Amino acid sequence: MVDPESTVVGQVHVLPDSEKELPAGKKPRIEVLDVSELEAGSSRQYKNKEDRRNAKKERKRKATFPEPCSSEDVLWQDIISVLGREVVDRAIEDGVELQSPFKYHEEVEVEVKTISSNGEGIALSPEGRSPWAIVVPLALPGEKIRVRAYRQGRLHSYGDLLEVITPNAELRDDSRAQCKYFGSCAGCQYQMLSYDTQLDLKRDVVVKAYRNYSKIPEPSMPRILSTMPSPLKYAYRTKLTPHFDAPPKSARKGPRSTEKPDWLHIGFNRIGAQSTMDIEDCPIATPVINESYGPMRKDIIKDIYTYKKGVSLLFRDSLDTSITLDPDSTSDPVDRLSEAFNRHICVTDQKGTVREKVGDWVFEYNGGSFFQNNNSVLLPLTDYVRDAIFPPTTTTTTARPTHLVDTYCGSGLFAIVLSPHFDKVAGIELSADSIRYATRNAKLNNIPEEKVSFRSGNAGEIFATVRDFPADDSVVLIDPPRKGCDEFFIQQLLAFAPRTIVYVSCNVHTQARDVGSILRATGGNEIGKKYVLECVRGFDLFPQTAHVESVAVLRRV
Ligand SMILES: C[S@@+](CC[C@H](N)C(=O)[O-])C[C@H]1O[C@@H](n2cnc3c(N)ncnc32)[C@H](O)[C@@H]1O
Repeated sequence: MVDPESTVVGQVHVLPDSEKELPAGKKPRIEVLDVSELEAGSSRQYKNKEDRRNAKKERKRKATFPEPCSSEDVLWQDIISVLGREVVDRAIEDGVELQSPFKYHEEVEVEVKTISSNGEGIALSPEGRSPWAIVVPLALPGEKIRVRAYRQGRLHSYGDLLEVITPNAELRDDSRAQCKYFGSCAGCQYQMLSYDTQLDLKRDVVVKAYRNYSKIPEPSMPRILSTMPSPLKYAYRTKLTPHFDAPPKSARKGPRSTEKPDWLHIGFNRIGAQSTMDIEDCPIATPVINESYGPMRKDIIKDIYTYKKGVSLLFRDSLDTSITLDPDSTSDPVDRLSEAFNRHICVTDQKGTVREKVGDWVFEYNGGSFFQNNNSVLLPLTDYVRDAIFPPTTTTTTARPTHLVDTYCGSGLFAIVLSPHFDKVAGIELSADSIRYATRNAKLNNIPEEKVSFRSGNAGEIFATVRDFPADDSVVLIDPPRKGCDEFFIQQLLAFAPRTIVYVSCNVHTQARDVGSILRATGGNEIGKKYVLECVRGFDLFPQTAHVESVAVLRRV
């Protein structure tokens, strides 16, 4: 059972703060106004303090643009593109960019123009109203819909989808959805679409990300390749983190029943709301997770009044760990574990060991640490990275890179799977726990100690420790958290100047920004002189959702 006294946290909560923050340091495209200057220079008379406070708030709201590359900024770029840059600039110049043409909760019929990179439909205000976008989850391009406008931002409101008046019959088939909560739960955006359409949409996200954030001129951009599918479209998620709130004070005082109280919801966020909705099972999660989740829900309901804080649960699909592995044994771990491979268990403890198999490689890691959440796609992903590093033109032994630097290496996924192709591999990772497991994983998989080394630390520090790696024969793999790489890392990378850089990312927007920086910095003023961006390809790690992973390959020229 869950320890009621402690807040058991899942991935979202255990990420280091650095992972949650979005990158700072880049100026928004539209200049931010200095609020203090505005205030000092203002000659406006206010009726009272309240009036002054409101005016100040309004100015602040106007002056604050979203953090570059944040999901709000990604949406803002989509809104600019739907409304048109001129319309947006004019509205800002006229100071009307926060004046919605819709009243709160007004119902209106609109046509959806496009789908945002975050997976929502974007509709335009009807004729006769000032230009304005309405962001509507689950709505598809070309559809005529009835929405109820609510929260508003700069030149856009959010809308609840009340009715699809004219569906996009080519794209939408609601009977495809395999989850009864699809449409209410915020977890999935795309269950009504064919899988091919999902992959196409994800490719568009990659295209837009490079257009909006890389600043790479069109001629230097390679064609963005089609998105690599996930072998499993449902039942793929090896990690789930449903949550629930602690009993409110009023409920603690009143009579208690053994039934689930009305205020208790164990599950995921509701679309467009901060509230949690009850979800009893999740069809994108693996079977063993769903089998474990049901009984856990019952235990929580039984013991709910013992909880003092809200809890984020953890469920991780693991191969049987009751058969332990001796890392010093030299026999093949796959042979030693053949029985364990037949049985999956669910690990719910942050500190528990989770075991996964990727091809013929065995990985163990801490329940609370990072590991990719879709095992079915990991072999295609690592194979793709291998083939990108060793394209057919580098088949002669002299031309093949011999050294790999795996930065942000987690528990060693890329370093270990790619190790047979290199003479030496070095990995770095911030989490000491993950590094302990990476070192153990290298041993479990019988990789000689002198070949692979892991250290814990800030990614940029690795370059000082691999001075003996010949840059001309080295590959640097980058797989940072969502915020991407910091300037220190990029400077160290450029000083090291490896022959090949493979950048894997769960946030294609920060990837595009960083790849653009790498190309510009190395070419002086002439973009793309020293590295070329050879290819970019999306990978679908999260079918039925709008998320896309992206792999970019850069080669020194
Ligand atoms: C997207 S995960 C990739 C992990 C690994 N490559 C894998 O595929 O399993 C990013 C990793 O970067 C680590 N990390 C975050 N900030 C870091 C930093 N400044 N330096 C090194 N590692 C960092 C996180 O702990 C996390 O394990």
